[in-house]
Amino acid sequence: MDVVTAEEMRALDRETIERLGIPAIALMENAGRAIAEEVIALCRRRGAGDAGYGAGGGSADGGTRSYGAGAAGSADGGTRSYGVGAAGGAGGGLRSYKAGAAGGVAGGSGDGGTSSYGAGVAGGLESADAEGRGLGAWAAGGGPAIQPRGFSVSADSALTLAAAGAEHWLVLAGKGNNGGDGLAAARHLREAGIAVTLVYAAAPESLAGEAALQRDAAAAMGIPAVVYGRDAVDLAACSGIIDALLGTGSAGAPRGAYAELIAAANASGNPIVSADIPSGLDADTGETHEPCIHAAVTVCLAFLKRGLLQYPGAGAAGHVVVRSIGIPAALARESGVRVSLLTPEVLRTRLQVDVSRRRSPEGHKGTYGHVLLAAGSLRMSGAGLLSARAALRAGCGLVTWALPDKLLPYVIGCAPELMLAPVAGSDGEWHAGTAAEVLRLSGSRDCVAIGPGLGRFEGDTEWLRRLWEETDSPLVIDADALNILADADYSAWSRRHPVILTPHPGEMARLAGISTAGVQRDRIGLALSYAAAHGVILVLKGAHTVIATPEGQAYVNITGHPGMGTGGAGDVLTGIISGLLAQGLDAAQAAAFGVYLHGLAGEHAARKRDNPAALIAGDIIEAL
Ligand SMILES: NC(=O)C1=CN([C@@H]2O[C@H](COP(=O)(O)OP(=O)(O)OC[C@H]3O[C@@H](n4cnc5c(N)ncnc54)[C@H](O)[C@@H]3O)[C@@H](O)[C@H]2O)[C@@H](O)CC1
Ligand SMILES: [K+]
Repeated sequence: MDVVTAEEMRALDRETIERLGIPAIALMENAGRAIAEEVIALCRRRGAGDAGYGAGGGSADGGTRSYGAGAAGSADGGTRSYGVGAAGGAGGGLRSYKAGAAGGVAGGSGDGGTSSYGAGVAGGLESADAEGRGLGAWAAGGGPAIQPRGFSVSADSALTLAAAGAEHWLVLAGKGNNGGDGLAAARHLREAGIAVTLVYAAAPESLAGEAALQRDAAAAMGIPAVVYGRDAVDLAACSGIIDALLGTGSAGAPRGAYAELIAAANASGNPIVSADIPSGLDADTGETHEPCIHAAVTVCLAFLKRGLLQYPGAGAAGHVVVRSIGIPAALARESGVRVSLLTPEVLRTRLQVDVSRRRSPEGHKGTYGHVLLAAGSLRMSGAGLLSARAALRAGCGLVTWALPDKLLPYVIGCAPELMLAPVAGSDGEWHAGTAAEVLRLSGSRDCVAIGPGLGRFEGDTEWLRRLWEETDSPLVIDADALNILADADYSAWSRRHPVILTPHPGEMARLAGISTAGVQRDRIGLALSYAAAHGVILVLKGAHTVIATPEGQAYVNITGHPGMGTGGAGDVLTGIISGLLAQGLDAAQAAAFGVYLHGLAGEHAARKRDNPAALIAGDIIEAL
């Protein structure tokens, strides 16, 4: 799934409208309908007692966020999945949708399940009346068929709600196209029998273009409207709010009426469904301005916006559902969009990774590669051990762990599968003279990983430079080795094989010479620019780890669990990536797949604990 900036989105809009000739109003109409469908889905979930999407945003599981699934329906209510929703049946666990069933039925039974839809398939026509009473009972009960053979009228199950009468939604409309999307949604909700009131942030006369057309259509349908600042508005007096104030055209912190409406919407306690992005969010960086909508659901239009994947924006967006609105998906790649969500499909198709990790029946330990790890010191021997064990669990054939010789007695037997290569350290620490030994050991290895628990030592810059320039296989650099790098000017160091850097935000800050807050401000942007400028694969760790390549591709990972914030989890990742490199994956493949697997293992490990706070790094290895 492609991830775009606001500017890329505008270019894709233009391309669709001007080159493909798809009218802008058609896109807006699709957007409005998609938003209305997601509002109705939320009402159904609420009716079914699913507390996961209540007011205040976010899912109920303490931080594992969810992104709506596609029509293929992998998501259901709370497990993570981003996806593109095809019209009429997308996302977010819409178990109740059976879009387009032949001869199908509509007419919300209100039970939120599929059971109500099967009955009428044998030629039953249902058209729900305003109270949501369908005629399905007739057909189900063997009553008279009410349509001639060979003729069927399909009502629209996605836009019906049995309990519509209990709902009253306010649509907060800005004066741009985002407002237009909200106005279109209002009409569809009205059609579904849901009471809607429009709340204009600016004088309705100031709307232009397609948004003005939507304004007129809503007025012609008699949808009540008030203007903020002119009329009394109580945002608490409703059952839900559509936030269509600001989208990708917003700039800076919300001003005036926009800011006041955002603050009032958040304070209302009502669930908020945001059109495209939460108003107040920077669509590119994920920064949240003051104020910013805290959405329960964000219906992202056409392509994921970078800001929805980057915290704190990702937190403000709640459950994100990506809905297609008529812009061809392939246009993103054709137009040079280079950031993708790291899904199994992206791993398979864009990165050509065999995600099944199949083993050859004829394979032996030599088939699966040999990692050399230079890591660990007396006070931090565990870091090396975790990396080494993780590399083995990632499936490589052999791991040699080079470590200061004084450590040997303490780690012997900790992991009998490992080969230990003591190098002449000084009192359990590394020293500059060990470079030659590590280089000798690296000779016939398939990859070299350096850093976990390494510590700093006199001459470490020259030590790292030698390994950087002279090792003859891909290199993974983590932890203290990153700090060595941060203190060096390595732009002139030569290198024939790929290098993967795996910094956490603090290490990244040192590498880039900026603050940690500066790193977090736009992780995707920074990862892309750093990787390109330094010719490395950059794995910027943290919630939604970003993997960027020197060629300008980036992947954003969404596997993982808040419980993984524990010492040693990064060492495990280094081991996994190294283990995959040794098996022959190229650097981008190993980095991306390694991050994905690491997160997945963390999720499995967290599930095994009564409380995920108890998760420790070793659990991640065991869950691989
Ligand atoms: N053809 C298109 O371009 C499509 C656009 N779509 C929607 O249109 C949105 C983008 O629309 P626009 O480019 O019109 O922009 P927006 O609707 O996001 O906002 C622009 C308006 O907000 C005002 N504004 C900007 N920053 C502000 C701030 N900080 N405080 C107060 N007011 C501010 C501007 O003066 C302008 O009137 C998308 O997010 C999406 O929802 C969709 O309808 C699909 C098609
Ligand atoms: K919005």
